[in-house]
Amino acid sequence: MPPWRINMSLPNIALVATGGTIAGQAASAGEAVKYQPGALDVGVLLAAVPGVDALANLQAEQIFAIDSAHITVAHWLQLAKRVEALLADDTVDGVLVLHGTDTMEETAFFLQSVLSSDKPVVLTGAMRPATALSADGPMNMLHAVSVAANPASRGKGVLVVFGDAILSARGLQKRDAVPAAFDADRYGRLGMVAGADVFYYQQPARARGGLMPTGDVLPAVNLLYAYADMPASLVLAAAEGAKGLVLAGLGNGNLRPDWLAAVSELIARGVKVVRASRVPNGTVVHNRTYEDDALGLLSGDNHTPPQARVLLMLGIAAGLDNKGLQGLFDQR
Ligand SMILES: NC(=O)CC[C@H](N)C(=O)O
Repeated sequence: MPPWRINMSLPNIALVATGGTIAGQAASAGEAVKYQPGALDVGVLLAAVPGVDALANLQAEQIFAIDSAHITVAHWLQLAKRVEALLADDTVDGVLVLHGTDTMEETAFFLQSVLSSDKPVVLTGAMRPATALSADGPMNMLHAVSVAANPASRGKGVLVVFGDAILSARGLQKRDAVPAAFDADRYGRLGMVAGADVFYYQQPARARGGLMPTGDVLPAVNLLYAYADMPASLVLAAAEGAKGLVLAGLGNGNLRPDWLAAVSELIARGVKVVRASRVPNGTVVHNRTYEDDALGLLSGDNHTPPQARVLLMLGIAAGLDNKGLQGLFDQR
């Protein structure tokens, strides 16, 4: 890493830009819907955040310039390995990732699951493109730098800073299409940020880290959202070519008997199947409504279905058996 141009009294924060609306460019300042995500370089974005250099010494790099709706597992692996390398550098005190909001909940949880450092890792983005009136990106960036630079952010897992709130990666969901897209009424609001001031009120309780894969691919795991009168054939179709399937079931991960029969067929073929819930705050209780262990089924606790998918991919890649996989869902 090149030497920092440093103010010795400030922490060193590495900024990794991936694209998203925060780097979006529209044809006019009044246009906040039709724009090109990831169009602007991180240097341009930083220039729109006056005062940020009083919070931290920043070193920025552009790892991707994509719409996060287009992100792939290969991007996740590349990003995670880059962030891991930055965190291992003694001169780096924290990492900030700029990311599109569409899949921020998955990338944040992926990073949380694989990275083991206690140093702060923060993600932020924006709902309005950088060229919009009242763009939310610059303030989100200023706040995210404050949080990444604050020693109180150590050991809290991967954080998302959005709309003045500090949110845990665990359970994060994009909930809205307005600028407070991640307002967390779920499990994860840890604190608030106001300019340079950072206030924490909660501490995450679940284990994290340790699942960095050694290879450069992950086993395919698919996700199916259940609904009333869904044909059981979809359960089989959803698992085609996959090593795992997450079922966003009804209520407590409930499955109609013919869906359960299809699930048993998949399990007999060696596919790992997780019962999750499509209920936004839903929790799936293991071995209660269903004899999960006897059926060879896994249950997702209250992980969101996309986050359960991330965990299942990483757990299968780690070679875990059903007991080990269930341990992941129960402890994280
Ligand atoms: N607000 C956003 O960032 C969404 C825009 C874009 N689809 C992305 O996720 O990158």
